[in-house]
Amino acid sequence: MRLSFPRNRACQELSRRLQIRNSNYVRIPSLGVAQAARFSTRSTSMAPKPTIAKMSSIVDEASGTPSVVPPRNPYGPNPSDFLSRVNNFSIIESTLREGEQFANSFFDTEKKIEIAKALDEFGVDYIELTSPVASEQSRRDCEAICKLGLKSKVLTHIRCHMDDARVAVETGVDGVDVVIGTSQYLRKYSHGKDMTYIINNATEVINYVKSKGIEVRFSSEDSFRSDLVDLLSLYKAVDKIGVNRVGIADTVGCATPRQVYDLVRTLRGVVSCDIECHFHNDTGMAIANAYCALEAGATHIDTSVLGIGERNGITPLGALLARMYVTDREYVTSKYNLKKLRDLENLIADSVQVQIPFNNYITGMSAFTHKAGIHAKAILANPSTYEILRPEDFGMSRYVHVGSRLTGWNAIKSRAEQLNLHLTDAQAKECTNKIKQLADVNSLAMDDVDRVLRQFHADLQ
Ligand SMILES: N[C@@H](CCCC[NH3+])C(=O)O
Ligand SMILES: [Zn+2]
Repeated sequence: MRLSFPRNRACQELSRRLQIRNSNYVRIPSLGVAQAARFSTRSTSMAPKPTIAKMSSIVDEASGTPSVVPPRNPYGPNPSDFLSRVNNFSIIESTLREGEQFANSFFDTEKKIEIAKALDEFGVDYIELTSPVASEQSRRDCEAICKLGLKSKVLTHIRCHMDDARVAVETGVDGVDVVIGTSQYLRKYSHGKDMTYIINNATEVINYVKSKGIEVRFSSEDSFRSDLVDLLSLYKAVDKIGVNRVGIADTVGCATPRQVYDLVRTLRGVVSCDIECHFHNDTGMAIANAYCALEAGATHIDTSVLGIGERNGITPLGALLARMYVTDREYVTSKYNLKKLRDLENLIADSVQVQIPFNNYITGMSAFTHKAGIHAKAILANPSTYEILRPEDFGMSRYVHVGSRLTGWNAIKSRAEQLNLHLTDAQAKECTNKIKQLADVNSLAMDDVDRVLRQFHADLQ
């Protein structure tokens, strides 16, 4: 545990250039929250070493406080629900397909290969690529990624059309994801086809892809604004001819978790193949919807790094894993290389020129920073008091903010101990009052706090 603010050399340099005295993360937002967040996101690995991880165990041992271990994970799988897949799911990582549809995205071949390798190293089950008929370069890139020999399976995403399917199967992919709009909106204003045409066409495409010995998924588009009877009949028909997965897509981000649960549970009773789900985030439901889909029995979830995609994107990879980690830590930590998440997100953020949000799941600047005195005290005794995710599992560090008017004496005493300055509880409280007085005027940087502590200690001698 680090008793400091998230800051780093880049951050200091930025402040120096902007002539801001001794930067800390409270001041930096005046330069733009996003900028501060971005630097701070990277800062954690470069931050000065002193940790208090050890200190918290000493506190525990010394006080003899028994650890609070809940008897069973209350957020874990319901053992009597045999259809739930919250502890057995696959990720279809679509940064190189849905993510390419993000307004700022442009990935050249080299970048696509770098991203594909990083996703593979992270351990995603599938990597989905832009349709090879989108452009000549897209087709060549798809072939190049297929030749990398990744552990993740490589998929490409096509319209439900024989012309697309013929090109897709020649690229060397492990599977083809077929999609067609089924809502009234898309049937009327997009492709203009009726349900009979859709079923016949889907049958032809699926049989063709299957004949090539690779996986095939059939997804409707705009599923939540499609007629339920139409949808279920379509899924039943494609399941019967042996599709590997059917897909549900909340293309406009309108679905609620309860609607998702109901549709997936119903579908689970209608098809025997796997069920993939794809959620847009227009109304902030994409993570909750993905979780509910798994609870209802979906087997595959589409994600993209940082959630990039059309409009404001889809379920972010990191967010889904944060959620699922709480549900089944063992499953998630053993399957995915969580310590690579930050590098993966930085790679995408750089590629599409966005900042990592300050409140991003896991890697955000403040994701593991504790500030109020009450929080800091408990965190120092046992991090589980105010953390459901263990930062170390994600290669992240925990911070305790010690330079604000909200800072408590326990945090100040811990900081003093890190500096090798012994204070009694009464002295720590007195010094904390001084710090609070100063912090009432200005937020303090770590150096300021240390200076006050050293002076206070020297005056005692
Ligand atoms: N981006 C499309 C594709 C859906 C396919 C599902 N994997 C949508 O949101 O509808
Ligand atoms: Zn989408």
